[in-house]
Amino acid sequence: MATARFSSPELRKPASSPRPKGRENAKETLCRNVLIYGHCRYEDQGCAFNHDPNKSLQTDSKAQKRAPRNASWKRPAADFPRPSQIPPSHEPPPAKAPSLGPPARKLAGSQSQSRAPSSKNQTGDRGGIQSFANIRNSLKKTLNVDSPSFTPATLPVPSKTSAISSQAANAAPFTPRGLASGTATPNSQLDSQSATFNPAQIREFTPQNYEISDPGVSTDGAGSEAHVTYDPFQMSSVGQTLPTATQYNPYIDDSTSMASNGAAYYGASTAFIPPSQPLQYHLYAPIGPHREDLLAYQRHAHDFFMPDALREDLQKKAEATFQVMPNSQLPTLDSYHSLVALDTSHRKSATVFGYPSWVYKATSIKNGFMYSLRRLEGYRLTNERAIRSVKDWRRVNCSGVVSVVDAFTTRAFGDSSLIFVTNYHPLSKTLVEHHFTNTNRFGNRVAQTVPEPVLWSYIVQLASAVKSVHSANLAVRCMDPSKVILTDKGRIRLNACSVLDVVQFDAQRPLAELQQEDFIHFGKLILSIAVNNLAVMTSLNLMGFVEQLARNYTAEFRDTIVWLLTPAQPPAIKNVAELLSGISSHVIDAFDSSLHASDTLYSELSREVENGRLARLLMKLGTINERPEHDGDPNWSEIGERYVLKLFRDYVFHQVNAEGRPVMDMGHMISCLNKLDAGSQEKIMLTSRDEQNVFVVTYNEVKKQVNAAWADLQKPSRR
Ligand SMILES: Nc1ncnc2c1ncn2[C@@H]1O[C@H](COP(=O)(O)OP(=O)(O)OP(=O)(O)O)[C@@H](O)[C@H]1O
Repeated sequence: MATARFSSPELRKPASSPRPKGRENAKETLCRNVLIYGHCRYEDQGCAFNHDPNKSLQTDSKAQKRAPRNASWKRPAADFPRPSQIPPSHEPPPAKAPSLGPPARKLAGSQSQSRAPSSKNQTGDRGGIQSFANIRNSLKKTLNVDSPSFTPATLPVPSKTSAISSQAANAAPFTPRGLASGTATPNSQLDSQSATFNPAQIREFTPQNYEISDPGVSTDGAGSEAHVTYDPFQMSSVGQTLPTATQYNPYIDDSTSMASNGAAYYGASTAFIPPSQPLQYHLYAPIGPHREDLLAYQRHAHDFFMPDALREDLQKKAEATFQVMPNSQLPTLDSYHSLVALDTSHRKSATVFGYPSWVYKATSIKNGFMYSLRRLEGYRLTNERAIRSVKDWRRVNCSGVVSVVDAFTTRAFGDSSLIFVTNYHPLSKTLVEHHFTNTNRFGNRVAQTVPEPVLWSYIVQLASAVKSVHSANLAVRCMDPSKVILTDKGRIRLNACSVLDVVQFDAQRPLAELQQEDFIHFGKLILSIAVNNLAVMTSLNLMGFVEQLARNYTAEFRDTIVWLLTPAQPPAIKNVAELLSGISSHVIDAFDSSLHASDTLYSELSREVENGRLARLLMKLGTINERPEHDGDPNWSEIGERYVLKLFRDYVFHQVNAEGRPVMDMGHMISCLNKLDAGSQEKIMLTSRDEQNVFVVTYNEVKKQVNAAWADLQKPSRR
């Protein structure tokens, strides 16, 4: 049998290789013995194969003509003899080793050019093996038809690249998920090439290769400002982690680009397929500090809202700011109206300024902001230059000093009054109110020991304030505990600066003397709080009070107070820099706690930013849902996309449990609204109230419907 002649293990064809079927086909195929040995021993004994190479070429070229040009070419695994079986060929090596990157079709073309036999070879002038090489080249042409040779881009040796299995040849073109097509089906570009499987032609799935489908259009998440290009990830720190070629835009509507961007976000690994729902859909940035001791149901509210204490504090301050006295007898001034008295005690005291003073909150007629007005009752201005000195205080811009805005005289109160306008700090208290008014249940005053860290914090804050004032060539002059206000927990500010400059203008005391006196006032202020005795402010014998410090405070604290109270021996002078260097470790402590406080507030602020988005979304939904009529259509909110929004409202807010009780899960509501705002691809099922209809929609679709309805409301009326 003819097949018995191929029983040699080296020459046996694998089962998958095409075998000649019938004698006719066998006659068209060049005998392998001719191919290898130049002649066939069995030619005379009836070998069924062709022994004439020229005839083979003609026959094969005919076969080539018969073959449809676009026929899919499946390369048999062992169609060619292995390199070890082929005698060394003298054909020239490929001009250039194939490199990674360019598409394989091109690569194959260039290889076939470089491998094409020279005209010398074609004429067979080398005889013997040379002519055999020609035959082999011809045979290769026969089998190749028009197809490009397969060369995986990763393999540098062309001969090895031909060893692709027939299964691989049959494999469907690989389309990575999340590319521009967005589906698992091949895209059109690949379709045109699908006749030949060539993995090298498929672009590597790296984020750099794919860009956002429409980077020019992005929304801020709410979608109403679709024309606004807004990228919340413009921060340079994020830019460092993301690939520079692709800007990640989590707000983009297109889910497919979201997936590809998700890949960009997660890194350039081809093995990793990003989840279809990017986890960052709500875009919250949980910046610390975090509380660990919360129960599950508390967590959600905690994660989304600011702490109760802070909220309460801010709300109380807002309420105090907008408080008005409807039946107030207080007059309206030229530039200020709605005066509200801030003095809680009606005590008339002239100890600090030499005139009784009253403090009011008032609204500016010019800008509507609230200011604090300090009125000095019965003051007569004798020198215009005195009131102009207030202008110098406007230069002082320090967090430890209540800013001075203006000063003027008025007769609106029925007398000649001097008014100082300063910034208003709602719900502030004087240090007297805070530290000297503690009473027991019988109404008797109880002495309060203020912790030393609090006093160090006061010292650092006041030192900073004094430094600013002295650098502006001014002196504080007034550091009475009733004229230092506590505007927040542990935050103090010098109040009523500039008053004594005006009131005691005629005394014309030298600035250096006043500045040195500031240190003594400073020492008295802290000492009075430490020993909880206001008599310190007027006492001439301070050593008795200083000795009391040893009971509750450290020697360092006592030494600092003594330094402040001891006047410098002329010509030496004291300055704030000297004080600050002496208490540097406490300055660092104060700085650190201030940074902590700022971190905490920043973290709270970041949450509120996101809550602002939800509020905006709720406002949009509120204007759409249950709208009685729009543009003459009483059913506007019940039909079309608005009907879906109505069901969505039920889904978010009106859920009931198995017993029909309302579900008050705030986490569910917040999470739904966040997903809606971000246009998540997650699907939800909306059921009509009569339970007859069910809609399966994605949040992204609902978002589009909200935007469409909102746009409809914004359109000018058609009637
Ligand atoms: N800039 C300000 N912003 C807000 N509140 C202020 C401001 N300045 C003072 N206050 C508040 O006004 C009230 C009265 O302040 P004031 O300086 O008159 O203190 P006092 O204890 O009444 O002093 P005196 O006995 O000298 O009148 C205090 O509760 C104080 O906290």
